[in-house]
Amino acid sequence: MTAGTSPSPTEQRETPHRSGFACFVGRPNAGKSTLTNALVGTKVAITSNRPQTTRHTVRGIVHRPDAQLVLVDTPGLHKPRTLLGERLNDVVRTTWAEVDVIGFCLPADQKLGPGDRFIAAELAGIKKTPKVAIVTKTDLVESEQLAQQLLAIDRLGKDLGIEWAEIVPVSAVGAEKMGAGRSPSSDGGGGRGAGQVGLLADLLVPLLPEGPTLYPEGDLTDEPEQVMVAELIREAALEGVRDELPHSIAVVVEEMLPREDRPADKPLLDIHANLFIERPSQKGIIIGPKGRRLKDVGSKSRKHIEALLGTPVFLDLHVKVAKDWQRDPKQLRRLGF
Ligand SMILES: Nc1nc2c(ncn2[C@@H]2O[C@H](COP(=O)(O)OP(=O)(O)OP(=O)(O)O)[C@@H](O)[C@H]2O)c(=O)[nH]1
Repeated sequence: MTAGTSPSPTEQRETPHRSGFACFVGRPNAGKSTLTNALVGTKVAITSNRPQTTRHTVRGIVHRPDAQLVLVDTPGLHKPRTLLGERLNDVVRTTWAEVDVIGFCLPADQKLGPGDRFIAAELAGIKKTPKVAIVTKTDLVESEQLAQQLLAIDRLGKDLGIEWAEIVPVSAVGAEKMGAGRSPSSDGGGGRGAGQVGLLADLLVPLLPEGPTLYPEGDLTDEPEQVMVAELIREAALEGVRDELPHSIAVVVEEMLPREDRPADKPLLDIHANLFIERPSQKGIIIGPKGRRLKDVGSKSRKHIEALLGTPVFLDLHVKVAKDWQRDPKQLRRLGF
C-alpha cells in the first residue's frame, strides 16, 4: 500500500465520531445472539439451538476508530403464556423504542412466516427508529434461495409500510469461529470486522447519531459479571435437555469471592451458584445418574467462566426447587426478572 492511500490525520479528524445503540430483533433462533458475539468478537450473549434462551438484555460493545456501537440483545417477542412471557415482551418493546437502529434478523433458510410478520407489524409501529433487515445464516442456502428471501423481505416492508434502511445478507459462521468462546486475553476481538459481519457494522454505524464514546475502550459488555457467569451456567445446563425443561431453568450467582490465603500468582475465584428448577421431578434430570450430568454442567461452564474472567475458578453449584417460579411475581423478582 502506498502512503497516499490512507487518510491523513486531518481527514480522519473530519469524519464525525458516532455512537449509539442497536438491537437485533427476530423470532427465536434467528441468529441474534450469534451475530452479537460475532460483531463484538467474544462470547457475551449465550447461544444455543433452543429457542428463547436469551433472557437478559446483554450489551455487546463494538469499538471502532470512527464509532462505538452498543448492541442490545433482546429476548424474542412471542405470545405470552406466563407472567415471565409478558415481562419479556415489555422488555423488548421498551428496548425497541430506545435504540438508534433496529436490526431485524430473518434466517435465509426459512420462508417468512407468521412469527416474522408478527414482529414486522410491531416494528411498523415504531416509526422513528431506522430498521435494517438482516438476512442471517446465508451459508445455509444457495444464491437463488437467498435472492428469493431478499425479494420477500422487500415485499414484506412494502406491505406493512416499513422502509428498510438496508437489506443485508450475512453469515456469522466464519466470524463466530474466530471470535466467540476464546479467552478474552487472546486478542480482545478476533471476530470484529471479520468479512460480512464487519460489513454489517459498516452499514449500522452511519445510522448512529454523532457523539462521543460511551464506554471505556476495552469494555465488551456492561452486563454485570455475575449475570454473565449465571448465563454461562444456564447455557451448559440447557445442553441436551428437552421439552419444557429449558424454560424451567434459572441460575443465580450468589457469591463471587477470591479465595483467601492464595499466593498472588495462583489466584482462585470461589463462585457459589444456585440452579433453580420448577418442580422436584426435574431434579433428577438435571443432576443425572450418580450426579454425572450436574458434574458435567459444572466443568463445562467452569471452562467458559475461566475464559471469560481470565482466572481459575472453583464452582460450587447447587440445584434448588423454586416452585412454579415463572408464574410467581415474588420468585421472578428474586431470580432477577
Ligand atoms: N449456519 C449458521 N448457523 C447460525 C448462524 N447464526 C446462528 N446460527 C445458529 O442458529 C442457532 C440460533 O442462533 P442464536 O444466535 O442462538 O439465535 P437467537 O436469535 O439469539 O435465538 P434466541 O436466543 O432463542 O432468541 C444456533 O444454533 C446458531 O449456531 C449462521 O450465520 N450460520
